[in-house]
Amino acid sequence: MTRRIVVLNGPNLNLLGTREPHIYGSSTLADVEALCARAAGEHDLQVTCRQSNHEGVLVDALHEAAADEEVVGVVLNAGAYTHTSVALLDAVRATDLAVVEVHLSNPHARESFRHTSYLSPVAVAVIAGAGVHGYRYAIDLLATRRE
Ligand SMILES: O=C(O)[C@@H]1C=C(O)[C@@H](O)[C@H](O)C1
Repeated sequence: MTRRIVVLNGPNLNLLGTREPHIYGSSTLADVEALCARAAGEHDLQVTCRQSNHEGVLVDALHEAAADEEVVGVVLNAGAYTHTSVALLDAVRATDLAVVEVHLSNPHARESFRHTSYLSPVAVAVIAGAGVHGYRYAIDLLATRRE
């Protein structure tokens, strides 16, 4: 069985590299996904990366990850849906997925509406403000944690 980590990126993260680089950095989504593949490979894990601007697609991706016994966990940067999505919260709750919430920026140092995360209560960990390194930290955590 080839164990996998699923990396899900939400809305506007397809624009990484040109989207407010002073906040989100200059790495592109492709750079982030390549970093994730390298990090997973160091643990002999495969990685499946998906990005969507659509909440329901992200919900479906969580369901699919939960149904796949090869998936050891999910790295989720839900973007703005972090702050609004009961649907994503319910999807994580409805599964036994190990989800690590990741944010490139530190939402708590930004506008107040970003200080609330619907996902943090159901995440095994939250990594914010570490830029692209947060994705590696999340993968290292999921790869080494014991149930
Ligand atoms: O820092 C990040 O990766 C998160 C990404 C987004 O798109 C924002 O809506 C979040 O508020 C923060």
